[in-house]
Amino acid sequence: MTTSQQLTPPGQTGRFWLLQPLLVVLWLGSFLLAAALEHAPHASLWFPPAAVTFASLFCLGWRAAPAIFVACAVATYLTETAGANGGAVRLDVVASSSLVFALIHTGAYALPAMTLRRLARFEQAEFTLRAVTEFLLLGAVGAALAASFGVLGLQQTELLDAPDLFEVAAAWWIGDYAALVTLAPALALMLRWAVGSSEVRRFPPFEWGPWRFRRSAVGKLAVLLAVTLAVLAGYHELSNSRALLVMLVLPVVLQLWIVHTENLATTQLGVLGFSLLTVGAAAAVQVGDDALILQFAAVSLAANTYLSLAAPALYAANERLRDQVSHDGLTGALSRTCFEDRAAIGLAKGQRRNQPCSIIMLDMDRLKELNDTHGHAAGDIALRDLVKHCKARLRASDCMGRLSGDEFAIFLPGTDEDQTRAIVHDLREQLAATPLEPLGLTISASFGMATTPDSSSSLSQLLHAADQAMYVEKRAHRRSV
Ligand SMILES: Nc1nc2c(ncn2[C@@H]2O[C@H](COP(=O)(O)OP(=O)(O)OP(=O)(O)O)[C@@H](O)[C@H]2O)c(=O)[nH]1
Repeated sequence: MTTSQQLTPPGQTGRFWLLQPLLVVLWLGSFLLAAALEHAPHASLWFPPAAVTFASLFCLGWRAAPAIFVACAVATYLTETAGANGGAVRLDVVASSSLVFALIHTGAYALPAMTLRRLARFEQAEFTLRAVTEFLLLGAVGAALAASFGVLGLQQTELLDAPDLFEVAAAWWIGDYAALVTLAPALALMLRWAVGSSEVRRFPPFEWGPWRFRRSAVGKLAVLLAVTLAVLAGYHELSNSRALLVMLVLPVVLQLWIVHTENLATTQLGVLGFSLLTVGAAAAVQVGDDALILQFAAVSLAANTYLSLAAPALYAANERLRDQVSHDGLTGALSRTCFEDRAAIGLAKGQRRNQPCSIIMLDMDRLKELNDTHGHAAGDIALRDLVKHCKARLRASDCMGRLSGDEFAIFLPGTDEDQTRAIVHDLREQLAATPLEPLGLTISASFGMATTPDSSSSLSQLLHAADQAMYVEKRAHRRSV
């Protein structure tokens, strides 16, 4: 028994069973719609029952299986009756093909849906590239399994008699997949509402975020749908496949505009709207084999949308990594490498402009003693405090780096010797005047400074000179203890 089942209260279980007839109606309704939109045998522009099965298995788990089985059996019966053309319906064929179709269809979509269910959590997760790839790839695998085994199964049960099975399976696959990637997120959202959001796992591509619509969002959705309609109307006039392919780039680009400027709900509505509109319009226009172009556009619009939605999380992760590499985690000062890079660039710039640059080296006094008497945490507070005071005195163009344990360096572009001496003076006063919270102790540091005497000074020469000066002071401090 899974954790969610263990936690399900009795009233909730009743709600799951009440959902069964609703799922059957939803599945069959979308099946009849897909059948009406078939452009070749078993090839519909879009097969929404695939999305219903996938979304309901994801949201409800195996509890959705009875409704899907019943719906598959009824759909097989309807197909067989329609194929009999007034002749007798062979009940043995209907029974075996119902079972085969139900098993194949449910099994094919149970694999990706249950895998995503295992990966998903009950709380909202970050919209990552990984989650999007899982959805897109697992959806494609489910549709491929449903199409290939479906074709083989129907052939075995004499329900399918086509010369080229691969062609039928390919059309079946893309129809299932186009419906799954464009409709499953909206269906998963509907089921989450129906069942109660705390009962259903959450998966980033099925999230809709807050439903607040700005006027700009409505305007952009209207532009997307109007352009899509115009492209389809143009196709109706010209019946030109190449023009359709080229012009469908427009809705894909408009949708990316929505992704990057509007909220998640608007973005999801863009995918859903494009999917419903192309299917509806294509049925009226009779696109025939050009259905493939619309399917391609629907899949690429949805895939681009989800991959772009994952981009901000990727940027944030990169930013965090860059920050970890360039900054010292304890004090927030720059790492040694980053400090040296920035100081070298600043020094070269100062020398080109004939401006003085200075380096201050500082080393905290008696940190070991502080650690030994008050603990390592107190030493950490002292280091953080030291950097905080220094940064407060520095300009945005200055930079401070942690070179080793309690040794720091500050680079001051455009700063001469007198100005640097004044800064060191201020820092000493500041440290002496501000006791450490919560210990009430004051900290001090030994300082050394060096200023570019001429254009030939290198960063390492400056650092060395400042270091020497600091050690002179450090020795004096040690003697005075
Ligand atoms: N709390 C804390 N201590 C650190 C950290 N990094 C280094 N230390 C300690 O800082 C001390 C530095 O020792 P020393 O270089 O001898 O310096 P000091 O005790 O400040 O002595 P003087 O510089 O001569 O005044 C060592 O005991 C290190 O363990 C840190 O990140 N946090």
